Amino acid sequence: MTNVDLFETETAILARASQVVAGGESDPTRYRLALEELITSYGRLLRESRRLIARSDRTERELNQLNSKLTQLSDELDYKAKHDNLTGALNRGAVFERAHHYLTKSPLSLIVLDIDFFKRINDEFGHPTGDGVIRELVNRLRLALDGKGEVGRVGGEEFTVLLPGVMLGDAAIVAEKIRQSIAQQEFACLPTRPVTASFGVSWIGLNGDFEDAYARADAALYKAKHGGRNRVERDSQALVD
Ligand SMILES: Nc1nc2c(ncn2[C@@H]2O[C@H](COP(=O)(O)OP(=O)(O)OP(=O)(O)O)[C@@H](O)[C@H]2O)c(=O)[nH]1
Repeated sequence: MTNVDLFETETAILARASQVVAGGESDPTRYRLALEELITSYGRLLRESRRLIARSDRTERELNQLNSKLTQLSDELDYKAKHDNLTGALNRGAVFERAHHYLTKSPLSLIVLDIDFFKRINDEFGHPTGDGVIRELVNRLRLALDGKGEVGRVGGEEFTVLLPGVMLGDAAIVAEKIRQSIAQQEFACLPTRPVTASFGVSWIGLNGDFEDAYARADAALYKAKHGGRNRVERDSQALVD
C-alpha cells in the first residue's frame, strides 16, 4: 500500500504561506494571496471535518443499533435453547442445568407430574386440544406456585417443578395444591371432561445427585399412576421429611 498524504494540498499551501512570512516579503499582494489561500483551505478543512464527524456519528448510531439487535437476537436464541416453545416452561436440558446450579447452594425438592390418560384426550379431542390442555396446565402450575419454584416440561406430557430450599413434606403440600388446581376446575379448552395429573415428589440434599433424585421422583410418580392416578406420592427412600 502506498503512503498517500491526505493533506498534500493543505501542506503545500501552508508551506507557501510560511515561505512568504519567513522571506520577509515586502509586496503586500503576496501576503494577501497567501492568506486567501490559507482561508480557502481552512474553510474546506472545516467543511470536510464536519461532514466526516456527521458520518462517523451516523455510523456509530448504526453500529449501536446493530449491537442491540445482536444482543436481542442472542437473548432470544438463549431463551429458545432453554425453553419449551409450546408453554414457555424450561426444557429438559435447562431443568437439569438449573437443578445442578441450585444444588451447589441449597437442598432441593423435585416434583414430577404427568397428565393422566393424555393419549385418550388426544385421541378423542384431537392434538390441538391436547396442546391446549398442556398450555393451560402449565398456567395452573404457575398460578399455584405463585412465583415460587421453576416449572419445566421434560417430556410430552411430563412436567417438573424445582423447589430450591424446600423440604420434602412442604413440597408434597405444594404438589397436592397443584393437583387440586388441575382436578377441581374445568379446562377452558376441554370443558366437557375432567383433566387430572399424577405426582411424584423427592428431595435432594446440598450437592446431591439430581439424576438419582429424578429417578426417585419418577418411581413415586409410577406408584401414583398405579395407585389409581390423580394423586401425590412421595419418594419412599427419603430420609428427610
Ligand atoms: N397434544 C400433544 N400430545 C402430546 C405431546 N407430546 C406427547 N403427546 C402425547 O402424549 C401421549 C402420552 O401417552 P402415554 O405415555 O400413553 O400416557 P397417558 O395416555 O397419559 O397415560 P398415563 O400416563 O398412563 O396416565 C401420547 O399420545 C403422545 O402422542 C404434545 O406436545 N402435544
